[in-house]
Parts: sequence; structure tokens; C-alpha cells
Amino acid sequence: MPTPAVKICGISTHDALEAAVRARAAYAGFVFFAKSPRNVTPAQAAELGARAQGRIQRVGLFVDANDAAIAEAVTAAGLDVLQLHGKESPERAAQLRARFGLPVWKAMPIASIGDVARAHAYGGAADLMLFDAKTPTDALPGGMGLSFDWSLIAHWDGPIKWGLAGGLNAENVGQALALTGAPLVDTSSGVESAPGVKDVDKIAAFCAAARMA
Ligand SMILES: O=C(O)c1ccccc1N[C@@H]1O[C@H](COP(=O)(O)O)[C@@H](O)[C@H]1O
Repeated sequence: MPTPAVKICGISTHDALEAAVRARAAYAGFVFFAKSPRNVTPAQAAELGARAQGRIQRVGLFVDANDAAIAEAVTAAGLDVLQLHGKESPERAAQLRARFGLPVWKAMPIASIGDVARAHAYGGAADLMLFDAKTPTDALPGGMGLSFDWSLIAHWDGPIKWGLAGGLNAENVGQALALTGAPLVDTSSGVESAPGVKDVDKIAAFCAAARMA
């Protein structure tokens, strides 16, 4: 199995960003969602984005955001990828990809096989499908450290690239990779000591465990 790409999401400090770079994560996620404990302002994102440039790909996470908010974040942080974590339709994903000229990742909340089937509609509209656990509330559609039945998406053979998120940590990422063969893994809560507080040792351990799997 090829080495999976790693994304560390919810980065809001220089220390966390440096830890992700040091651990050779491919992607750093910045959350632009006011209800999240990991939310960053455009000013914070500008600092982090400048520091990240050319060292790690910068992913902006949005939840049903409007074009103006996305444009502000793209400009501030120099984003390389847009991650849509709300109820964005395939048409909206395609529209944002065309407008910003950036790859679009769509998060798909999974609780049943029917949810997995919905991912096919994003072929040609998004660049990557990120399977995540369905959360119990629309108020926070991710970042709760919840996992789902990984067998539902094992070796997914859909029309676009894909990745796995939801409740991943250094202890379970090896098992998740062995079962699913995911080409990309994404974590946030699993590398924190408290909601929104990244732990540099956990970031290092997660990246090492994903590489060893
Ligand atoms: O991190 C958040 O606060 C967040 C808020 C709204 C939508 C998504 C969010 N995080 C993303 O959710 C998945 C899974 O996170 P976790 O590892 O279970 O904590 C991941 O892509 C986060 O980036």
C-alpha cells in the first residue's frame, strides 16, 4: 500500500503548524467556521498561511460559506485547497472550483451505505471525497472525534480521489488504513489535548503511525 497523505486539521498556532511540517504532513487545515473551537480569523490565517507557504499545502475548511467569506480566506491565507464540510451540492462544489481555480474537497457524513452512495454525485464536480462520521448535530458537522463503520468505505472505488476522516488518532489510524486502504487520512480532535488545543507530540505520533501502517 502506498504511503497515505496526512492532513492535520484545525491548526491555529505556529507551534502546531511547525509540528505538522516537521512530521511531514502533506496538508494543514485552517477552519473558517465561527462555531468551531478551531476557528481562525482571516488575520490569524494570513500569518499561518505565510508561514506554511511552500512547506505544506494549506486547506481552508468551510461550512456552507458564501463566496465573499471564501474569497476573504483564500486571499488572506493563500489557500491551496477548499474543503467543503457542510451541505454543499455537487453544483455548488463545481461552481466554487471554477470561481477560485482551486481543488475542492467535499466532506461526506457517513452513517449508512446510502450515505456512501451519495458520494458518486460529486464525480466531475469535486476533486476529492472526504468520508467523515455523521455528527449528531448540524451545528458542528465535524471535528467531534467521532468515527464510523470503516467497512462501509473500504477500498472505495468511486469517480474521484478520496480520504478518511473522523475520530482518527495515533492508536487507530493503522487499523483504519489496513481496513480501508485510504490514500489520505485527516485528523483534528485525535491530535489535541482539549478541543481546539493541538498537541505537538500527538501530531508527531499520528504522522508516524500513518506512515508505518
Ligand atoms: O474541526 C472542526 O471544528 C470542524 C468544524 C466543522 C466541520 C468540520 C470540522 N472538522 C473536520 O472534521 C473532520 C473530523 O474531525 P475529527 O478528527 O473527528 O476531530 C476533519 O476533517 C476535521 O477537519
